[in-house]
Amino acid sequence: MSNVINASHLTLAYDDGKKEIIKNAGFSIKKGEFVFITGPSGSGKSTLLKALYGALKPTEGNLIVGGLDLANISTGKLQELRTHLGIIFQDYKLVNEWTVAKNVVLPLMIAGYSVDVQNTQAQRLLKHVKLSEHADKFPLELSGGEQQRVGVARALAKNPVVILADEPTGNLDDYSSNVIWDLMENACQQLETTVLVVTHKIPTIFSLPYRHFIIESKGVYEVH
Ligand SMILES: Nc1ncnc2c1ncn2[C@@H]1O[C@H](COP(=O)(O)OP(=O)(O)OP(=O)(O)O)[C@@H](O)[C@H]1O
Repeated sequence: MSNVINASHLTLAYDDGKKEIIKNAGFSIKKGEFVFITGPSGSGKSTLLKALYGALKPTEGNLIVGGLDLANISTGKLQELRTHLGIIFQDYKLVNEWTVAKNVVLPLMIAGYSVDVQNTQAQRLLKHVKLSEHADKFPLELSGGEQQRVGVARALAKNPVVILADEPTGNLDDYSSNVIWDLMENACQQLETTVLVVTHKIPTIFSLPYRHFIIESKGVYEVH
């Protein structure tokens, strides 16, 4: 199976390269693999995800996602790549002035899908995250767990090739956490979506085979 992500000699840093967070890392991830990334606080887990969605350019080495090298990518190509990524943030990043349904279909709006398609997809996705009755509410009228389920529905809206999730169930109740793990497992199993999840703890209810990377002392290591 082909690699969806490939990193070689990857160095990530802040402050114009002066503050190195990850140094000389190398790893490959294939289509349809589910990967958990753990590591101590401040070790660079979110930094690696940022690099994977092109918000932080590698200082050295190569980082190839979907065949594009993020070390040398044009703004246009990066925007195109992002349409194939589903990103889930710990703090949801919803548009609070928009309804739940409109938040969910944001990727479809950007891609120019018709209003009919958007409406059908909003209903389907909100059913999946068990929020059908909240379609016309605004994010701040929902609980944290419900808001994150909106974030997950939005990330899944365009059947992304890769899902990147940063602590998706960080402070959520068991019900919302289970809905979210279920959806990510289903995407991985049924659609062969590649999923990378930063988490402090791998959920005990997780039922698929997975890979486990640890970030520590600037390195990215796989646990076997
Ligand atoms: N924009 C930035 N500029 C400079 N340093 C940063 C920036 N963002 C993060 N850092 C630093 O990079 C290091 C890694 O941060 P990162 O958020 O990737 O860690 P993490 O492993 O995700 O931590 P946590 O588990 O606590 O969320 C930390 O020392 C952090 O302070």
